[in-house]
Amino acid sequence: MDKSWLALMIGNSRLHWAWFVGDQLQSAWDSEHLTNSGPPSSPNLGKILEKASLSREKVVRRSQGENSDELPIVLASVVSEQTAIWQTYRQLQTLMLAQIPLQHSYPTLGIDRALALWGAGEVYGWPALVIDAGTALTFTGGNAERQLVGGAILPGLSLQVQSLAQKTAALPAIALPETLPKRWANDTEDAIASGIIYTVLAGVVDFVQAWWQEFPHCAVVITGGDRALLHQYLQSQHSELAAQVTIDPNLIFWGMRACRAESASA
Ligand SMILES: Nc1ncnc2c1ncn2[C@@H]1O[C@H](COP(=O)(O)OP(=O)(O)O)[C@@H](O)[C@H]1O
Ligand SMILES: CC(C)(COP(=O)(O)O)[C@@H](O)C(=O)NCCC(=O)O
Ligand SMILES: [K+]
Repeated sequence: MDKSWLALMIGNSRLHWAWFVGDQLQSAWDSEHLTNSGPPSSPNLGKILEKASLSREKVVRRSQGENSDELPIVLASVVSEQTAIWQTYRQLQTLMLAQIPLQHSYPTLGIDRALALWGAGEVYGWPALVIDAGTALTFTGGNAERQLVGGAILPGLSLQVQSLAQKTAALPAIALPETLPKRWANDTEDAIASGIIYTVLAGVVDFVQAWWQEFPHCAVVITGGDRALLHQYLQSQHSELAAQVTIDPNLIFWGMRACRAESASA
């Protein structure tokens, strides 16, 4: 009987969770960063599952033979303060960049980027390009030899909104529109939306086209919290390109599943 395990990716905005039974993803959800006030204690599994509307009983029952109180958690993180909170959890397996079989990576590459690329390559085939529309917006590409080609990092959509609001006197923190706004805006909110969205779109299109020049017909996958928004904008302006781009919220989890299997069989 396959065992249950939890995948936890700690991003800069929040925690990303998945419950697996063996290789099968059962459900995925997000939760807030934890605050470590008070005495250190082991994070409470019941509370974790409650956030996902899962009962511990259901999760444990789903994989019979599980007698442990604590499910294994496979953790990867790009936020070291948050990682520290989990060190008291008994059944923790922390993935490090060196354990990801991606070749030609550099020591400070974000493990979320390495895992998402690995997941994309394993599921959709190599070469692969990942666009992660998270706190930061990142491009991460790998070739047919499963080597990192490279990538790029810029502030994500919300971070661009927030940084304008924080560093200027007159600009408000807008909510990004769900549909593509008009380019030539006539008020402040629309002007911020236009500026951020059209320049990000131009950048995304340019990176994707440059990638396809080197790796024609290769898989391009969008993930991250703003994936649907970004894809929606892309569809409105570049429908042909958008049709060739896959949306997958679980790339990092596919990467964790693959790396967990490799490290277990090694
Ligand atoms: N419920 C939500 N909470 C936080 N961010 C959200 C939520 N829904 C959508 N987002 C968007 O997702 C972005 C963060 O992406 P995500 O991939 O979750 O971040 P990270 O992996 O960096 O923690 C935010 O900047 C925001 O625009
Ligand atoms: C670029 C990132 C901040 C993205 O993090 P995220 O938006 O997913 O929270 C993260 O992958 C990171 O800290 N990277 C280290 C630098 C690098 O990848 O080169
Ligand atoms: K991200």
